[in-house]
Amino acid sequence: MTTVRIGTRASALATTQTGHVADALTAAGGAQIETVHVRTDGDRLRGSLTQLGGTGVFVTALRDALLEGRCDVAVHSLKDLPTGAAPGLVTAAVPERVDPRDALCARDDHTLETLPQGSRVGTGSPRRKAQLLAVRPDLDVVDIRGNVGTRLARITADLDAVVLAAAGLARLDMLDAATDLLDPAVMLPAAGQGALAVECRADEQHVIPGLTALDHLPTRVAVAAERALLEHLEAGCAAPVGALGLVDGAVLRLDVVVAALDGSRVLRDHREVALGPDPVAQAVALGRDAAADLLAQGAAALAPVGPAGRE
Ligand SMILES: NCc1[nH]cc(CCC(=O)O)c1CC(=O)O
Repeated sequence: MTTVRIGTRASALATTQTGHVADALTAAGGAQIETVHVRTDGDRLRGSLTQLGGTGVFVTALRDALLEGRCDVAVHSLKDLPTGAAPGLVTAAVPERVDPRDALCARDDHTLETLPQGSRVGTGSPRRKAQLLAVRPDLDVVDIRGNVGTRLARITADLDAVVLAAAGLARLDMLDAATDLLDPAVMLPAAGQGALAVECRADEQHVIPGLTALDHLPTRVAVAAERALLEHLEAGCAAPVGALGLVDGAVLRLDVVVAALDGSRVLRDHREVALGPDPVAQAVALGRDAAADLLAQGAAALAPVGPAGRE
């Protein structure tokens, strides 16, 4: 039987999502899976995410492991994956996305609406901070990081609430901690949130049993639009960005927000396209067009968060 080595970070979230992909690979291709643990700078360094240098801190070590032949497949959270190409590697599958929304986890069952004036809300994400302040300028948004368990523990310690991805909570079987699943009309998720990317060496995409069967085209199309948007905005705009694509029948819709970090200014875009025979190319064009319009509306002049100010 073929053995496929699957690389993963050691965190609970990473090992669970890798486990799901390993099970699906076994079911689809019958391969025997071996798990290889890979340590990344994102796990090693303890500073705030906004202070960690550059993008892709969780990704580089896994990619090195692939390129050096220490593993055959790597599973990434799509929202942690930098938008540029990775030479020698390919995203062989984008499995079906789970809930892309952000979740408020608050003490006393509070929702974003019922949180008392001046509540302390923890998040390390400029995107979440900006959108929280846009609807609740009274909140005291506190920069935090750490794994999901550490962040949740802050609710009973020194914070009134934290905001986390529903997908991460669900994968850890901790969705009970969510007291308000935030409507995308209020809080647009990060590009790719709730989706995974399964990467392998470019020449092995079609030889690893079951790999391409994991691909879910509607998810691939939606995240292609979100990531094209991000890529084109990044060229000229350092402000926080939220984006959500959704394939509904044969239509792709894309919602975008670009906000000043303090929530004082918010630019929005919504557009859709009827999908034809090359939906990924259409998605990329939709995202690029949205970015161009947002830049023309002044997205670049919104308060920047600096080059490292990423999710
Ligand atoms: N930024 C870290 C990160 N990267 C992926 C997830 C889980 C959600 C997902 O897969 O999109 C999280 C945690 C979070 O944002 O709460």
